[in-house]
Amino acid sequence: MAILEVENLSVSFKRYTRGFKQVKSNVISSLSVEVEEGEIMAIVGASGSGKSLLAQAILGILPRNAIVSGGIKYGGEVLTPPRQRALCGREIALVPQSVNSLDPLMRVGEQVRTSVKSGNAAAAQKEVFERYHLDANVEKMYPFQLSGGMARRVLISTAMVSGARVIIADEPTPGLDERSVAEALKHLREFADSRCAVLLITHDIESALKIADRIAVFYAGTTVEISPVENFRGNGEELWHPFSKALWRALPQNGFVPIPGSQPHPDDLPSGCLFAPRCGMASAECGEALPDMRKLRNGSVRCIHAT
Ligand SMILES: Nc1ncnc2c1ncn2[C@@H]1O[C@H](COP(=O)(O)OP(=O)(O)OP(=O)(O)O)[C@@H](O)[C@H]1O
Ligand code: NI
Repeated sequence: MAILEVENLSVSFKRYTRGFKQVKSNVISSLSVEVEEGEIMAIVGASGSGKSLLAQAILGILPRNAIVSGGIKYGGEVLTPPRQRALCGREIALVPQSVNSLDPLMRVGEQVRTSVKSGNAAAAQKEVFERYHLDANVEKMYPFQLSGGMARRVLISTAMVSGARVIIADEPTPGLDERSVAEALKHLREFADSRCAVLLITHDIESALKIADRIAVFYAGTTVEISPVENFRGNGEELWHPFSKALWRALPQNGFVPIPGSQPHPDDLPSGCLFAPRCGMASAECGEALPDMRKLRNGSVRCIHAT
């Protein structure tokens, strides 16, 4: 069963240019993605493809001027703003992308303890600090006294002690040494295995492949493909979308084959398929409408030509 479902989500911003012309910035378009109980869904894609905004939309912490349509369900029920306020930090926890998300004026031990919603907060904080190799004296420190890696481990600790059923981890590992990366990923896997679920936003496809069940590939604010991890292998012949194939082949271990062109800016999206301007398979029909996601073998793809 899906614990968390995002259905046809679109997010845009309106802003005015210097000539007082209004521009609509479509940062997320017709996006659907879900995560099942026991599952890790990884989200990969270029910078600016809307990954963090998706996390913010789920938690109800988008900027106030965001225009949102579509639906989000948690446990089969619509996640209305009051439910978001009630559940965020309790049932759904975020590991934010920026270490600046820590409260600069609160000692980090206290920050972790306030995230514990039931049971003995002091014991839970002590235990999680040991698990993440944070010395007992770190508890009394303020965020500015932490190294980047320590701050990152504090953020992960905060989500881990919350008792949530869903963790949305937005780039949880930058700045961590190799051992800490491996441990953090292992803990996310164990967390999902205990009838919970993880949405793992990451640039690190290699790591995602080690622990995720499925991978959603983002491009210009929407999914172009959602496929099981086992499809990410070889030459990418089992990936269905041309961008997923290109992303896969651009990895260093797959020959670093670059993709010409760049992702369109949200102020100026092409009509129709968002990848068409860079796609070798594009035809006139691709420019007509944004293709729907459709099932293809063991995955789903947003491309009319994919077979
Ligand atoms: N408050 C905002 N107003 C207008 N545009 C915004 C706002 N916040 C983000 N954007 C734009 O939305 C797009 C998606 O941003 P987002 O932070 O979700 O990308 P991302 O995929 O998380 O990127 P990264 O991998 O670099 O973290 C970007 O083009 C960004 O400039
Ligand atoms: Ni981001």
